Amino acid sequence: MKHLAVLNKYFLRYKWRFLLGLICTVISIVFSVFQPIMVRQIFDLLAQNLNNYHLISDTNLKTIFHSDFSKVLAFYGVMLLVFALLSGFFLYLQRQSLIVMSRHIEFDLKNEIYQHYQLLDLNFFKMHRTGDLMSRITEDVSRVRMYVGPAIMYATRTIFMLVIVVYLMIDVNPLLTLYTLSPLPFLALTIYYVNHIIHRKSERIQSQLSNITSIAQESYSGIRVIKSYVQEEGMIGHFEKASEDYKISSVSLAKTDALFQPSMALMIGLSVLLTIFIGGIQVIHGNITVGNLAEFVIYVNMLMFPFLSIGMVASMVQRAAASQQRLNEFLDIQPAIYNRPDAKSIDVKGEVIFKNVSFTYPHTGIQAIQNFNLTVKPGEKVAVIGRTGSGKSTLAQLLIRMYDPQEGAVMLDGMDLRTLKLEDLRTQISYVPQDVFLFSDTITNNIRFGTPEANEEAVRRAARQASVEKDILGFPEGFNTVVGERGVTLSGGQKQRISIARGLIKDPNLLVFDDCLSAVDARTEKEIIGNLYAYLKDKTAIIITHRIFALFEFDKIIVLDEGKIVETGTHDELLSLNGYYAELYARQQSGDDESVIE
Ligand SMILES: Nc1ncnc2c1ncn2[C@@H]1O[C@H](COP(=O)(O)OP(=O)(O)OP(=O)(O)O)[C@@H](O)[C@H]1O
Repeated sequence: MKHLAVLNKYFLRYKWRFLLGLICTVISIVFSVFQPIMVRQIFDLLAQNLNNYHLISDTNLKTIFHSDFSKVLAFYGVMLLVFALLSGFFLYLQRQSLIVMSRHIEFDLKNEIYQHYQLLDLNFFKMHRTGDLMSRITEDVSRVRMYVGPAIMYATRTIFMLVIVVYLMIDVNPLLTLYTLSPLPFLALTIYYVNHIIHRKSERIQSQLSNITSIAQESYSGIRVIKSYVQEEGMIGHFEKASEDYKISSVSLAKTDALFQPSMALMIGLSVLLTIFIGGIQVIHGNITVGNLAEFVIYVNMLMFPFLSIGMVASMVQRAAASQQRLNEFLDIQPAIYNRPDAKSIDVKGEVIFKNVSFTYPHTGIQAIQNFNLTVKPGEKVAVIGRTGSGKSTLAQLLIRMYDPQEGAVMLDGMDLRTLKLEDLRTQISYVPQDVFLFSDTITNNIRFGTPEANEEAVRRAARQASVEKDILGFPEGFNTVVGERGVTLSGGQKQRISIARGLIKDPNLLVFDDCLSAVDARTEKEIIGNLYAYLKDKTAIIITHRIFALFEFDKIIVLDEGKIVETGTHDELLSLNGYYAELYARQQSGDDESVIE
């Protein structure tokens, strides 16, 4: 329960709704207990007047008696209806207040979690599976909502109902009260256990369902591989197996469900029977009236649902506490990359210095950068070349402060990145990543993702600079074409160029391109490099690549291996070194590697 205490701040936030809900609960219960009281009065009235009726049944008074008695009964009938309507109305208001409050809390909680996700660093996302991250914002939150909504509502209704009804019952006959209430705690316990079983089975079904969904999803996205490797049969078998497991669990749950309802009805029936049996004896002994007996039967029925809900509420609270514990642990995680309280603003000029930088990925222990030193002056163009896994992308990640180095410092315009405002850093550096990601949105919105204020003209200019304008205008909807899952399928090269346009539109002084031309053909690559040459004139650019752009006059080319610089210089200097660069160049020249850009 202590894990749920953090939710009190929400109850406080919605205190008026909560209070209104509680008041409506009490009013609704008060109106509902008038009904058994009136039923008792009708029964007692009937019983008392039956004898009088027999005495006058042969006289003229009979008609008057009939007419008067019908009026009394009609009055009670109307009153019963009015009280039922009033009770129902306040029940409606109670649900409106408490359930609506729970939806507000659910909304706030989801936003709080999503905001926290946005604050966390890359390392967190590498360490957690997408499914886990999703289930926090969906399943955990909806379980917590069951606590702040239905559980609170049922619990308060149960408490008020118990207090009011049991008071009225004891007032009539304490012994009968004891007898009739005695089976109810067993009922609550049974519900609690059965609910647990149902919940366990539902959980299993849920995970089997998500397994089926992911198999289906993989089959759709990997349909080309499946067909070309003739694995349709295999995939069907795989799916059938998962479906079979799901069916077995669903049938088992249906059996439990089917038993649950009739067993409850049986237990409720037994309770009523016990009330009538013991109450009947009390009536014969003259301890209570027939009206009291009728009243009691209604009280027992009224208490049934509150007792049933004790079991339900207990398991709802238990599940909510487990989910809230997970949420609390998550919300307590502090991002490793954050703005210091004294973080400084910066107007980036473009000088970059890596000073004795060493970096090891925290969750894998892989040392990607070792004692690395590099100075890039404002306006310089630097190429970073190296084998796969040599640490090139890691350098880019360190420069945009996705990670902080364990040793040394990355300096921008003479200031350690850790002392600068993160948003300044990231809005003023354009980073075009190796793995392109486009949102399911129009091409225009994808290009101006980091600069929502950019106008159509700026979007077109960026697309032109990234040599993708012609391709875009070729689509029927042009720049309004929706890309992504439900939109147009773009080629790898088109996606890369849209991603480059997204970087160029920011018009920053410092750009980092991480191998972002790997999927475009040599001719387009040449065109982009031609455009970039003019665009990058006064800007600092770090271009990570595994191909040699002989066309591009770099101020400095560094060759990286195992996180260290092994060669450095201009194109000609590196050729004369006769090392990795010269070997790569020779290979490209001879055509072994067709990717030389000249
Ligand atoms: N997110 C990560 N978590 C853990 N280890 C990583 C991560 N990213 C890269 N590495 C490891 O760090 C080393 C350097 O990787 P990096 O991606 O920087 O190389 P790269 O030169 O850019 O390679 P490529 O040309 O294939 O993109 C590799 O050994 C890689 O396995």
